[in-house]
Amino acid sequence: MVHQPPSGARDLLPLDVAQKISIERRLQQVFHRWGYHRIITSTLERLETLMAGGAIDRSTLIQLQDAEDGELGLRPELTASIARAAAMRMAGTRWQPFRLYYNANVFRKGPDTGSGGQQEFYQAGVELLGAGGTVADAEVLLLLSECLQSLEIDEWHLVLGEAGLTARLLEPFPPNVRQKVRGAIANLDRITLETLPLSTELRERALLLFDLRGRPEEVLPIVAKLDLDLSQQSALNNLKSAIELLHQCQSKIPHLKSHIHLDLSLIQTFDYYTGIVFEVVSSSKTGQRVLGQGGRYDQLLGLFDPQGQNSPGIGFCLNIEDLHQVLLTEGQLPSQTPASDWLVVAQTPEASAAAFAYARKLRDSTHLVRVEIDLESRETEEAAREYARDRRIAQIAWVNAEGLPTIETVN
Ligand SMILES: N[C@@H](Cc1c[nH]c[nH+]1)C(=O)O
Repeated sequence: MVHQPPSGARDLLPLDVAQKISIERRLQQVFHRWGYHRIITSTLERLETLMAGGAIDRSTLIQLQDAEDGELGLRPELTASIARAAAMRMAGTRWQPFRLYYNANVFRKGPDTGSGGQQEFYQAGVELLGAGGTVADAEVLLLLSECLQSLEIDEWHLVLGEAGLTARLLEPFPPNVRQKVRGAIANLDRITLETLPLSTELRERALLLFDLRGRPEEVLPIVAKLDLDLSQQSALNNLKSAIELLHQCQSKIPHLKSHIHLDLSLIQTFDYYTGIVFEVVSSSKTGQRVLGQGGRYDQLLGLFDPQGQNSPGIGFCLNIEDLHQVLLTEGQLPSQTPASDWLVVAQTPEASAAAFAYARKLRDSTHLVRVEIDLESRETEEAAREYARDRRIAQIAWVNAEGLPTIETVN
């Protein structure tokens, strides 16, 4: 019988893992430097948690049935789980805001989950909970650019939108066509907008919304000319302030590069966003790729809080597989797993215990020393040398029964 993994499942072999860890380590260092602490939440959640606030469509969830807990699902993302954990377990603690980061696998099914029907993905991201306003928005966006900088990804831009403003600009459309207008704008489908059954006024509005993307200095004046009510005006002002602060920071932090594209038709997969939303898009040799996404969600924590008390939140995640692809084509990831530093060979069967003892001594160092024991009883010493050369092992320690080593440099 051949044991296949389930469709969409993927095993990561040691080189894949070494490459993945090299990405995650660099991100983790940035998260730590900004004062974020790691949170680990459950892979399994109740369906109602995963779908809270209309976060995700049930059809994209991998579901399980449990006799005691009812309907469960594998998490498709972490924001809802972290909001649940923070609202239920950390509420009332005095150290708000919470700066949390994660590095975890997520599961999604459906045609839009990427190549090869993949269902399991890895994400690293942050959630800044309990802080609203422009400075918190800017912190998260600057942290995001520092992550990309730490990975030495140069060719990328930030697509910035405002979920609240976009939703309100879509309000005049009758509910039965609103979703279609929204979808056509998000999918750059001008033809649908031109053929949908809309009044002349609404069609003009739809086409205007369609064009609300480009450089901030081009788009913002057009939006400002729209007939905006107070809440739309305040959403627009938030967006402007965030962009201004980002520009100011960039002029003070020279290595911080990010090209901002404003896109008021940017609509994210998850429905809990209430403020700025963004995507990081790479434009490297491999074509355009969404490397990460996020946004502000100021109504989500209240859904989980036992008293229904609301608290603002903002965060992003980086998609490890997409980063991996980009960095791989740019030759920026390890091409081999690390070699051992030492091969310890027992010269006779009686020397085995002495060889283990000597290997232990070598490993006992403040820096990492990789030591492997030769497990073969080889015919000749040359066979052991050959093994070491093949595996890029730097040195051999030949150990005799008295525990005395003879050191030989091979590579
Ligand atoms: N959880 C979102 C990203 C995000 C983090 N925080 C806010 N948004 C996603 O998987 O797309």
